[in-house]
Amino acid sequence: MTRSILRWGIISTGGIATEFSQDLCVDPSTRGVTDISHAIAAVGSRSVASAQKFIDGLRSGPETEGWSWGAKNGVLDGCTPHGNYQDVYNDPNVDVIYIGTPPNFHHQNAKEALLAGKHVLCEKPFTFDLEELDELIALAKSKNLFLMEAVWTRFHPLAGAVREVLASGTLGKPLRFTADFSMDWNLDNEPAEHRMLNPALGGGSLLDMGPYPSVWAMLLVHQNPHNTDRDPKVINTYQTVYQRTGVDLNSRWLVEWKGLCQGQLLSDLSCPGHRDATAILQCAEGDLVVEYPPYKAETFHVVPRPDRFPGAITKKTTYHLPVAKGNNGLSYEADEVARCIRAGKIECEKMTWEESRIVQGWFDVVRRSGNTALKGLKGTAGK
Ligand SMILES: NC(=O)C1=CN([C@@H]2O[C@H](COP(=O)(O)OP(=O)(O)OC[C@H]3O[C@@H](n4cnc5c(N)ncnc54)[C@H](OP(=O)(O)O)[C@@H]3O)[C@@H](O)[C@H]2O)C=CC1
Ligand SMILES: O=C1OC[C@@H](O)[C@H](O)[C@H]1O
Repeated sequence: MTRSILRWGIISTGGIATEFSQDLCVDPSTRGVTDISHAIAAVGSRSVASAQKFIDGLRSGPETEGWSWGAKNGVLDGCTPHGNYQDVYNDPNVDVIYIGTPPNFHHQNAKEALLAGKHVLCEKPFTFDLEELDELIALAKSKNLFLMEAVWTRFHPLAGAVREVLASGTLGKPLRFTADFSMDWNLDNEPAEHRMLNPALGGGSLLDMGPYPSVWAMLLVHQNPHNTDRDPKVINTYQTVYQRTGVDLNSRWLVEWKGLCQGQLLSDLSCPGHRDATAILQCAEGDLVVEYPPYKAETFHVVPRPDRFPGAITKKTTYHLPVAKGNNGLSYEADEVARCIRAGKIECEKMTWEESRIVQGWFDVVRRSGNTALKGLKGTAGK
């Protein structure tokens, strides 16, 4: 098969846009990929100087970094800096837009990109609320363009191994589930304008970190062969307000998959997560335990139940599946986007719109049930 090249336009020059772009610059063969490759055709920033600095940074990576390969192998050839985002959407050399702005801008950025006829990969959380997401999905359908939420975890080697264990049936029926993404941010030392603290930028633990307990809920419970509930609902919630800026310091929400089990999901900005267990699925024959961090988990275990309540699984098995060396872990989702677009798909089977909608709907319920400064905020759907 001939290698096809996907030409990316990068929107914003912040932290994750940098890591994503670095990964586009890594030699695909280092992760066993030979059918596709990536090019960065344009970068858009609120200032052209910042876009240029971003491109220069990618062109001058130290030899020791895997992504220094890109500059020497054409990934950045002809890459154009733009001093606004719209010029990237209109750039004829760009096939697909990567959006790495704060959550409150995702809808507007993705909408403008789709309207300009570009495919879209948008960072998590997909949008601010479900109304925004539904508008984007309708637009992608009407324009026959690819649209996906950038939940990178779903494309990591470990996610494939987890799916295989669940499909084997050895764990039996799920009994209960818990998943957590917590970090100790020491928020009092951060400026109130920081995107994690600023309600107007979609700050707080729920929207930024909530996607990760949710991805494990999707991979371990929702996609579990025993699950038949296609619309699991939030049945209880709690948020602690960070008084200085009004965002949520932590969020907790309980989800029910009717006829199967309940799941407890947690996000927290004031407590380090548990190293050995960031997600736990307890089942009739044994448990599946995923180690921290939930966004780039590389190790999980299948473990026996307590001796007093034995199941069919009698010995612990450990699975270690790291992302390829030299990779931040974001290449895998980029490869998937390239394959989907090459195949003419507008939706990815591993990250469906239906599952993004479920998770976005959970966030809406948690946010509207809490007392943070984001409680009554509406997204920009229809605007
Ligand atoms: N998949 C993952 O692992 C991760 C995903 N994320 C997600 O990515 C998104 C961005 O996070 P992150 O990269 O950490 O954020 P940063 O604050 O580092 O970067 C955000 C960028 O957005 C652009 N921007 C446009 N308007 C504004 C504005 N009013 N205020 C601030 N920035 C603005 C800026 O780029 P410019 O000036 O060039 O226009 C800025 O650099 C979030 O949705 C977050 O949840 C974050 C970290 C990891
Ligand atoms: O997506 C993410 O994963 C890693 C975290 O450090 C970051 O805050 C979050 O946005």
